[in-house]
Amino acid sequence: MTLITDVRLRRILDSRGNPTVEADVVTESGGFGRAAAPSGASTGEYEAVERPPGEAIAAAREHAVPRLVGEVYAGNQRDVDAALHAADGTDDFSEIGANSAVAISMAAAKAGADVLGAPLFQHLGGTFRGDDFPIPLGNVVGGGEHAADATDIQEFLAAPVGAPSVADAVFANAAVHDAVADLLAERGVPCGKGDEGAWAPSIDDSEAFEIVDEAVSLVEDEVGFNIGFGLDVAGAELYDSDSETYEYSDRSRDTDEQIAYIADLVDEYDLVYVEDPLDEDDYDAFADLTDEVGDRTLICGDDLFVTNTDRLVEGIDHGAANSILIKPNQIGTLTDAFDAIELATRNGYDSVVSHRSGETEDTTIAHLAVATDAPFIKTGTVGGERTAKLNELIRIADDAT
Ligand SMILES: O=C(O)[C@@H](CO)OP(=O)(O)O
Ligand SMILES: [Mg+2]
Repeated sequence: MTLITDVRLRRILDSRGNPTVEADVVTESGGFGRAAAPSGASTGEYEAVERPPGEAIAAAREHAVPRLVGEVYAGNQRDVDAALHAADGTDDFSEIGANSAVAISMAAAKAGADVLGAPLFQHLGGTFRGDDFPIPLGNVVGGGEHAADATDIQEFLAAPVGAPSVADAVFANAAVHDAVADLLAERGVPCGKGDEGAWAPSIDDSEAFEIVDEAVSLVEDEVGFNIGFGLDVAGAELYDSDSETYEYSDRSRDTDEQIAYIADLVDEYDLVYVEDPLDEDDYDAFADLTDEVGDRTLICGDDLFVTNTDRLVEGIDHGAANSILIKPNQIGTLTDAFDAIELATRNGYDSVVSHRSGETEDTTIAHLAVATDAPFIKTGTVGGERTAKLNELIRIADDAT
């Protein structure tokens, strides 16, 4: 019933106005799945390769489609993804493009779910899935590679860890986003938004800390549950490998100073989450920081691990972190993303399923987070391509209870 009978690929727009790959997968019994690849701006050096969409589509039509149509069942995700790897023949999807691969992989999962008449999270997670829901981390102020002339730290994230439900958490993050706008206006700071819909004011990081801290407290008082906050430092973007320093607008820090700076921030602001505090090649520095503060906050590897089990094994050996960011397009297939989550869970690492700065209306990551019992999902706060996932989470929770 789930035998794949057609795979169609096209270019569509992403949220930055760039082209990206969309895939449709059709099965013998009429099952249908559609999915689109997201795209990063602060990409990790070790990510699977995103090819220009036109090239990725042409290569996937030539190499992958013939291995799927009439050959593979959409209901068997591991077979679909093995066929994609075989069609590509490289270690990093540089032949068919990780963008074509991930779009086909996710579309096939949706087609498989469609045939079964099951929601995607149920198809992926199975009947023995737990009944926890991920806490959304909401980007409320940002800069780095996501906005010009804004903060050095890429993302200041609201983390409503005490929210009684997904819906409460989603609305709390939106309220923090709103409170930040009011506080910026009070200070007479004009600002627009960055790629993910976070405010991108021209202020330094220390002012951003003050404002986000205050916004979080205001909303906490309103909603009556605990809201923490966290960061995506995107350390690899700040790191200058020639001088071996982290370059901030107002100063540089060597690696020891960077570790001490982040550790101080964790204590000063009770940070619950710190992503990529250090360079993507520096497992040892990650390990030193995790040693220091890993008992009271999540140290999450994004560019460090790139959703790759080989890199995660190395991280586990080093004690480099206690959390991993999961981005299916960093590795190219849902099977690879699942394997990374499983390995992380077995080793006591929390998984944080994540969007990219360039997104579409695709909601697969909401289902992936629920299916795998991921404790967190990072998928923005406002903006249609972000609320697509957040609203899907609310619907999933509503349907599941
Ligand atoms: O660094 C990140 O975590 C992501 C998403 O927030 O950004 P990008 O997609 O640009 O890599
Ligand atoms: Mg990141």
